[in-house]
Amino acid sequence: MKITEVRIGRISVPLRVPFKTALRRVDSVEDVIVEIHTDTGAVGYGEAPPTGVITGDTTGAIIGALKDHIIKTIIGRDVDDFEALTDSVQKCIIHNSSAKAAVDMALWDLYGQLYNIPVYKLLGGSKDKIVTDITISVNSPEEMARDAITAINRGYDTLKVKVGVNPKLDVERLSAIRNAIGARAKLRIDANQAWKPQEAVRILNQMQEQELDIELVEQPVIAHDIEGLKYVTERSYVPVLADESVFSPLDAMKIIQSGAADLINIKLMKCGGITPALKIADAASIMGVECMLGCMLEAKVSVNAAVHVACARSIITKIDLDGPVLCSEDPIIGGSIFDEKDIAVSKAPGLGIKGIEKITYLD
Ligand SMILES: C[C@H](N)C(=O)N[C@@H](CCC(=O)O)C(=O)O
Ligand SMILES: [Mg+2]
Repeated sequence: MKITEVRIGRISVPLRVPFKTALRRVDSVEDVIVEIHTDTGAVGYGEAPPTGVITGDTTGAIIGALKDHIIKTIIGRDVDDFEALTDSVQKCIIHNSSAKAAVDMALWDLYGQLYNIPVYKLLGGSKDKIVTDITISVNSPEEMARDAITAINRGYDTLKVKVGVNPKLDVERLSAIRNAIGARAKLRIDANQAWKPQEAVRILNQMQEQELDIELVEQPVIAHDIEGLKYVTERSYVPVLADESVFSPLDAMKIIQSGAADLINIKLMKCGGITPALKIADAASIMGVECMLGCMLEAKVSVNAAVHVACARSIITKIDLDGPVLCSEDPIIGGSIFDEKDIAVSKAPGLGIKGIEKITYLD
């Protein structure tokens, strides 16, 4: 199976409601799509979101990395030369993890099609269903409590609550949500780097004193402050999950070895795709550190790829793959089935994506 052509396209999918975090507000998913065509007629699909505030990847940068570096590296090559092929995607340019992720997942899609097996099975997975949380955007405590009730009524049993905009309100936010929903859902929180280390410990311990029953806190402090992250981890009763502090497998190993966090959030867009995501999961597994499989504001092509990884590694015990259910429509044909919190992995060969409606090709 030889790679003959790589096409780049764009999709635009409005969100059901604005997505708001301490870092940004998003109203629609505006992602780059990659299609890798082969001489057998098989097509592999990938997707990359421009999450500039986290990955540094803009739409222009993703397209530039694809055109100027990655596509040149893979064109004409045999998909069966898989390890060398995926390795050269990672090595042909530094950073640019979202563009690499789109191409890496499209190659896994093709490799699964070549051997007529779904990717999660190719990876040794036996689980075929997972359950995701859903994000509650940061707003006033009253609005967040209303959004939490709406999420419960949609069937979610774990809510990922965004905090960190005017941190003085954060304990009140969680208190309003817990009062509104009682014990009907687990609450995990994500500060998206907004707190100072001491402030984080104070807020988390107040939440503990008020018995708000917080499952975990995601990225309490700024990404580069590993000492600050460790300070919070050592002093907080709430387990700390490193998100923006961990991009690569090496980052994950350093965080785990230094004890700077209790848990790791793996995202294909931070690490560069399925290949490095597996390395993080396996390193974490050796050290007995549980992982979350998360996503950015992504549609179903790339979140579907993450579902295959989550079904293949049991060290991934927490799922934050709510991109598709935050969208108001689904232009992707095939792939895993997203029925609110319940996700059933695609059993078609490869990743199972069959096509994309409303795609605008750049060529
Ligand atoms: C969408 C997911 N639930 C999520 O919150 N992901 C990120 C932020 C993604 C973004 O800004 O696109 C996270 O910080 O965990
Ligand atoms: Mg996060």
